[in-house]
Amino acid sequence: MSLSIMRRVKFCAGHRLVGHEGKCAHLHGHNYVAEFYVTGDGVDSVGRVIDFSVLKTTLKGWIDEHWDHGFVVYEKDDNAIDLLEQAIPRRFYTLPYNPTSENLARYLLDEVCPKLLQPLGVICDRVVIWESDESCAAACREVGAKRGK
Ligand SMILES: Nc1nc2c(c(=O)[nH]1)N=C([C@H](O)[C@H](O)COP(=O)(O)OP(=O)(O)OP(=O)(O)O)CN2
Repeated sequence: MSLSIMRRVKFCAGHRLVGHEGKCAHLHGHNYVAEFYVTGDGVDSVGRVIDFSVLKTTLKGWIDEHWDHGFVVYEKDDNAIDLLEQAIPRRFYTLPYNPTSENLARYLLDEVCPKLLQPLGVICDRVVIWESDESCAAACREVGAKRGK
């Protein structure tokens, strides 16, 4: 049996999708919800995989610092980057791929969660990004694969 917990983090961010055939090619924003599913080796003496508030401090802390109330843009979107560099104060974050919900989830799962959670002794195996109440994308992996098993 494995035990898993989930912490939600809400944030607002702007983006645009390079190559999108419709309105999402324009700069626009969303009230996102990120869900982080976290597992570990059993539970502590209190019965927790990890305290929810530790996840909040760690994961919301990263999102607040890097994405919340900023733009998340594709690193090859030179035109958007030129524009966002003019803004004072400046606040944007580049991704190595288009900032779709799928890719935001993938980036959090692959790049952010391992760095933040490894020192805490837990693993994130699933990130879900809700772009609206109706649409979400999930990135997931087998925990065994992540642990190199
Ligand atoms: N698979 C994905 N498809 C789309 C993504 C995405 O991240 N993954 N993103 C977008 C755009 O960001 C867009 O803002 C959302 O589009 P859409 O769902 O069409 O927007 P609404 O639900 O607000 O549509 P209304 O027609 O305005 O109600 C597009 N696709």
